[in-house]
Amino acid sequence: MAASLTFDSVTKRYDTTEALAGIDLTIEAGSFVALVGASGSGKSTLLKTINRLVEPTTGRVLLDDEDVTTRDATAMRRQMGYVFQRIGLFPHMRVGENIAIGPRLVGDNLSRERIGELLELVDLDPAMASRLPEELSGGQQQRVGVARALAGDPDLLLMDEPFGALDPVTRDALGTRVRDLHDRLELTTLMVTHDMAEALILADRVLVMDAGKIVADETPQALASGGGGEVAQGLVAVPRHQAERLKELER
Ligand SMILES: Nc1ncnc2c1ncn2[C@@H]1O[C@H](COP(=O)(O)OP(=O)(O)OP(=O)(O)O)[C@@H](O)[C@H]1O
Repeated sequence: MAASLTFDSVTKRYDTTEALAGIDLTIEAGSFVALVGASGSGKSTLLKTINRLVEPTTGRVLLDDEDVTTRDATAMRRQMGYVFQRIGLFPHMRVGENIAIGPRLVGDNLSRERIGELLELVDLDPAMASRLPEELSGGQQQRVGVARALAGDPDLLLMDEPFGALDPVTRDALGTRVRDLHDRLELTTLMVTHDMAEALILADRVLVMDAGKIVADETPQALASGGGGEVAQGLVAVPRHQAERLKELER
């Protein structure tokens, strides 16, 4: 079952930097939310307050109405899958071991069948389980990163710029796959991305961050129709301009 999230006046300060400047937000169970914004606007910090890699300076984060700081960390992390910014596979472990690491840390051994199933979910051959990460392409490694995030049967999928290092064709294919898995596995998904086009195409709801605040909270349709204000429209202008240029070339 999907999980819901609530941010209640969350701030995070590092010395003089206000990484999060008061976040109030509810994310409904089952939604696919994209978090976009300029570099340094606070996207990763916000994501990390959910799995407690970052503790808020003030305020609370609730997962299914329970404060994440009062929950058992192991049980809670099982409920969440996390896809890292730079893949983050362990280089000396085989693909199968990389996928099974989360459950193993809490005493569960995944069967070879289950690892094969997870590889198939992300369109990889189960035989790849015995390879080392360096024997895979970047796109295949990132697919393994997604399979690993799904290994504990999470309710919540957190992704920090998951497709950033991939070529555009692989990026598009893996993005579509993840959206499909989100729907099939009934997840709640929160994805940080720099790419507004990706956010508009994959998400149900797009949050735009600027200087630690959420400055727009819109559907892709509303953003495409000009909503969300200046910062949001500045980001939407990029794919819009590209689409217009392509149209011109068709003539
Ligand atoms: N551990 C830290 N110590 C000090 N400052 C930090 C730390 N982590 C983040 N910051 C600062 O907090 C602000 C927000 O950082 P954050 O990583 O959340 O931004 P972001 O929007 O995810 O950026 P990017 O898109 O470049 O990944 C930045 O000014 C950053 O320098």
